[in-house]
Amino acid sequence: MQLQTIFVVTGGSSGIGKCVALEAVRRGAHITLIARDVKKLESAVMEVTKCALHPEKQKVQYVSLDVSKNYEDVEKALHSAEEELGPIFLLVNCAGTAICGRLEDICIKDVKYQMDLNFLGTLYPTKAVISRMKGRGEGKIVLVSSQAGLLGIYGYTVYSSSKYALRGLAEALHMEAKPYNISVTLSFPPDTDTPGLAIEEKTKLMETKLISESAGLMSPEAVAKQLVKDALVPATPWTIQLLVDLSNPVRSPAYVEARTLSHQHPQLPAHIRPERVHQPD
Ligand SMILES: NC(=O)C1=CN([C@@H]2O[C@H](COP(=O)(O)OP(=O)(O)OC[C@H]3O[C@@H](n4cnc5c(N)ncnc54)[C@H](OP(=O)(O)O)[C@@H]3O)[C@@H](O)[C@H]2O)C=CC1
Ligand SMILES: CCCCCCCCCCCCCCCC(=O)[C@@H](N)CO
Repeated sequence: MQLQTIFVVTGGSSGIGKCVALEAVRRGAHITLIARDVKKLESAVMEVTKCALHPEKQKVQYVSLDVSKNYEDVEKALHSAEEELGPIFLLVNCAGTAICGRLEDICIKDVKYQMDLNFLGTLYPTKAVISRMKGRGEGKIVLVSSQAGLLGIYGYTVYSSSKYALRGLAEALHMEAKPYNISVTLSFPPDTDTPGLAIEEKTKLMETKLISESAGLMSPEAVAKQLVKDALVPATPWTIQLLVDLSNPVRSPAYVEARTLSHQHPQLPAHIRPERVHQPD
């Protein structure tokens, strides 16, 4: 990656998102972190700045924003971030949450909260950057699903649904974006040791725990490293980044499915070449 590449990371103040930001500044990128809580954002900016490859040249900034509420606000924030730092090269959508429960037990407020955050909270920032990326003929978008987005898991009834939705979004968007030299990467981590997981553990059903444990636990650093690497050098035809704890002997069905799917996913017919809005400078 070249110095001065510009990243935006939603959910960048904690867990996987913060580790993605750390990984990116170590490679020389400028970063905008997006989340809601200003205190957490300020402390993440300090931590991330310290790891910069060229601290005097790299910019690390934050925007306090709820990515799930209002599309116009999200678009405005991302466009202002571009005016501050320059054109966004890579958008990583990490903001998300898991609220556990069987369908009959989960309240509708929690259903809507998860769908809004995990699905719309990824779609909104992605929609806000896509047309400018197409115009420049360059860009990368990462969506963070979960292994529960490859396999419906007991007690993750709503969470799994929200993460499956991201897969539909990624596959369709990939076809729209590829002719414009924009890659779409979809990440499927197993349980990852983050503040979000610690909160989720408090309400997680025993059945969910038993199934999840079979896929192992990863560090957010390892997930972020793989995520950034795969986003920058995408495999063909579109990258499925399936993270499995290799020290765990279980070879999950999810692993097999992901490999098959990556070979089956159709590509846009070669003769279709939508024209670029304008050529990059
Ligand atoms: N940890 C795990 O086991 C796994 C996690 N994932 C997925 O990875 C992603 C990151 O998870 P993880 O690192 O554990 O999460 P954390 O809970 O540790 O961090 C979540 C981040 O998202 C931000 N965020 C939450 N709600 C909003 C919102 N409405 N608008 C903007 N930002 C928001 C939080 O900041 P703030 O609250 O201040 O807004 C925080 O920065 C999620 O999508 C999760 O589903 C996938 C597989 C496994
Ligand atoms: C024949 C039966 C074999 C069973 C193997 C099953 C392996 C799949 C396990 C899926 C694990 C899901 C983890 C989701 C993590 C997550 O997204 C949350 N922690 C988010 O916070």
